Amino acid sequence: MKSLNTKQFYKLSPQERLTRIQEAKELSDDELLALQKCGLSLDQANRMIENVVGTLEIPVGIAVNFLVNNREYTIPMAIEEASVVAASCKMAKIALIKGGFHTNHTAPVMIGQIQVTNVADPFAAKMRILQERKRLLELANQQDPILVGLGGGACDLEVKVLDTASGPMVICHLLVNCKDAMGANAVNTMAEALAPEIEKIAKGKVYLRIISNLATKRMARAYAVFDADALGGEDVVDGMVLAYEFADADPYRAATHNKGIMNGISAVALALGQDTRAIEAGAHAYASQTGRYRSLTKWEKNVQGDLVGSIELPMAVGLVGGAVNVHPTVKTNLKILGIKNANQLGSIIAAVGLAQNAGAMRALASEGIQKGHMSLHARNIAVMAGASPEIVDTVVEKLVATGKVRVDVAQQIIKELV
Ligand SMILES: CC(C)(COP(=O)([O-])OP(=O)([O-])OC[C@H]1O[C@@H](n2cnc3c(N)ncnc32)[C@H](O)[C@@H]1OP(=O)([O-])[O-])[C@@H](O)C(=O)NCCC(=O)NCCSC(=O)C[C@@](C)(O)CC(=O)[O-]
Ligand SMILES: NC(=O)C1=CN([C@@H]2O[C@H](COP(=O)(O)OP(=O)(O)OC[C@H]3O[C@@H](n4cnc5c(N)ncnc54)[C@H](OP(=O)(O)O)[C@@H]3O)[C@@H](O)[C@H]2O)C=CC1
Repeated sequence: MKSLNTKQFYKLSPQERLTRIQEAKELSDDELLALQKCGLSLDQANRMIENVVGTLEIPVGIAVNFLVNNREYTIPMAIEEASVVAASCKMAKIALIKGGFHTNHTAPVMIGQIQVTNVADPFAAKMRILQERKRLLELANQQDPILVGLGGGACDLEVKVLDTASGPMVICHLLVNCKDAMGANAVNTMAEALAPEIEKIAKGKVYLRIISNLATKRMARAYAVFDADALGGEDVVDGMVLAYEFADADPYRAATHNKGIMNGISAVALALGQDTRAIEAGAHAYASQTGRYRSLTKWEKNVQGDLVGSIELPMAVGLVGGAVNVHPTVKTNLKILGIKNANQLGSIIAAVGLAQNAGAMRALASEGIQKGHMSLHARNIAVMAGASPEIVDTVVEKLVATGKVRVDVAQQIIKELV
């Protein structure tokens, strides 16, 4: 496969970008069509969820300049918010100077929880369950021979006694290597199958048997060095480190800081047909693991004075199951991304989250967010104000020049133009 010519990519028309992508990624006309028009038919949608009446289209942009583990990636992002794709591209370009992003990950192990209540002797019950660990894992694995055949399946059992308002509960954690699946269906089936056995062993009553979205056994990690000069110099680097420390110390700021990270993470996840709610729930729960809601990233200055960023978060993603093999646009996006397994996808998602965070922090610590964000958002404002396609570019130009990107200002400009 040829590499994509990304020179001045953002200055091309959508048609020109598509032509370059089609050539580089060897997309068929049908695959291209799935990107241009909503690829999902009403019939296909009706097989995905209930009471279907339509589909909702969201723009898909391509993030360029990403070098991850010494390989170039073009990364589809599905998002309605202006400036997110641009910020990712900008920061990936800066990261390139020092070798791009480096990623790694744990095995794709998800946790299924089984809640046992009404246990007279919870600590002894924990021991009895662990005594039967091998038999319980075998029983779990009988539920999914395909997953086991692929080298995955239930691999461990952990048990804890949890203090709750209703007294102690025995909580079993079934650990399942889900290989290339996100794993909720596989894990839930296994947890449900184990419940009657665990009830007998614990001499209690099982209520919940469900996957946990705090997927701490399935972590994606990424780090990158951002050149100090390219960021704007020492003062900007210092400002970015202080921005991170502010977020890490104050949940009010951390919520916005992490929202910026999720701009990147959720956009790639959505474009690739992932369960965005599962990833978001995992990320925010992980950000609170120390008892306080904190930054999902860490930022520090290295001895050269460059900025080094790292991110580590739960990453429940899959390349089989869910919408991935159903949605035609997702299939095209997967081909554009060109990855082979779920772990790779998780790592790339983490890298984009890191880039996105760097992009927002750089703007916040220097010229402010409004300059870049609002100038790109100006197009939406111009359209909202009623600018026709013929004058929209002129309205945007004049709007940005006023420094007041507002609907009333846009309306005034339109009035003067027509
Ligand atoms: C918008 C930029 C990138 C402009 O920044 P710029 O300085 O004009 O960009 P540049 O001229 O330095 O260009 C560098 C590269 O950026 C890319 N680039 C540059 N412009 C574009 C564009 N129009 N469309 C696509 N790509 C673009 C492009 O790859 C380009 O390379 P080239 O192609 O020239 O070799 C910058 O101002 C920026 O990064 N702003 C931050 C935007 C941001 O973070 N948005 C997120 C939404 S705000 C939010 O929801 C989260 C927040 C902020 O609250 C989180 C938080 O508080 O932490
Ligand atoms: N809390 C949550 O996050 C919840 C999420 N969900 C939803 O569950 C769905 C994901 O469930 P998931 O279990 O991933 O999906 P699927 O059950 O559709 O796919 C997983 C199955 O695919 C088969 N398979 C084929 N090839 C592979 C491979 N290379 N690696 C792994 N498995 C393979 C396996 O066996 P086999 O063919 O035998 O099935 C496996 O069990 C998502 O739609 C999610 O939204 C559902 C409930 C709760």
